[in-house]
Amino acid sequence: MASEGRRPLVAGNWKMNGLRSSIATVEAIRDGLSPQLLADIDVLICPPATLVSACVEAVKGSPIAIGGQNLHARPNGAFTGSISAEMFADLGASYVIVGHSERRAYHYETDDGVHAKALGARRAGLRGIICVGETMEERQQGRALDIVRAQLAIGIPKGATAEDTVIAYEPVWAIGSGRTPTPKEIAEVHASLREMLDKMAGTEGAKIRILYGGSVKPGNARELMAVENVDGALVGGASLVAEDFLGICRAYAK
Ligand SMILES: O=C[C@H](O)COP(=O)(O)O
Repeated sequence: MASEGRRPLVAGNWKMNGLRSSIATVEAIRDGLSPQLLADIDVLICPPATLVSACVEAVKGSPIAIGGQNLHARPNGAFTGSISAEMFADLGASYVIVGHSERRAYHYETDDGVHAKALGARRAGLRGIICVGETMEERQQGRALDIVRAQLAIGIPKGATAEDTVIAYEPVWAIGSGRTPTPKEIAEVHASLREMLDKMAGTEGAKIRILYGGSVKPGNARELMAVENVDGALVGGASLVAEDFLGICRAYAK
């Protein structure tokens, strides 16, 4: 449940899925969102980099935002295969995901690397969605809060504001698994992150949104989004199907 004037954000992360024909999904999402709903929530789609430009074109004239899934921390240079924040901004993207657990696990991203990328996003005027989350082993060891707090403390740049930063809590074990933490477990983590943001950035910290991600579906969105300090969702699998993603957005319908 978003409060303190925080506007809910429902973000779709397509991961390594989607060809040019998938623009039809973006169009269906665009056409399925009512003006009333868009007056109350922000909606973001993060397709693979190959589709950012076409997606920006597809949502022109609508408030739907388009974002990248990862970036290189530097603005340019000899980094074959990498994409900078400036390049995403040049295409019309306004957000970029930073430090997703799949990047941490498969591309060895560290908290310091996440910090550098978040700075890169800010430099280019993008909002960085900084992801944190514990593994099942860490949760079972009772270390979930320590892990996410450490990831946030190192990852978030000094002076972060709601204009340049969003946080996403994604327990690694909930991603793509069909399992979610209980509302109580989510509330505990979000309260802890919220307290940190308040301490680190004062009144500005109170405005920074904290999303929940991990097996969010139309069937559980309402319950998950109602948890205290949950300011929206970062959606993977269900964002690939327009009706499912719309169903999650409609969890906010009045
Ligand atoms: O970025 C999105 C998350 O990894 C969640 O993925 P999922 O909704 O498929 O569990």
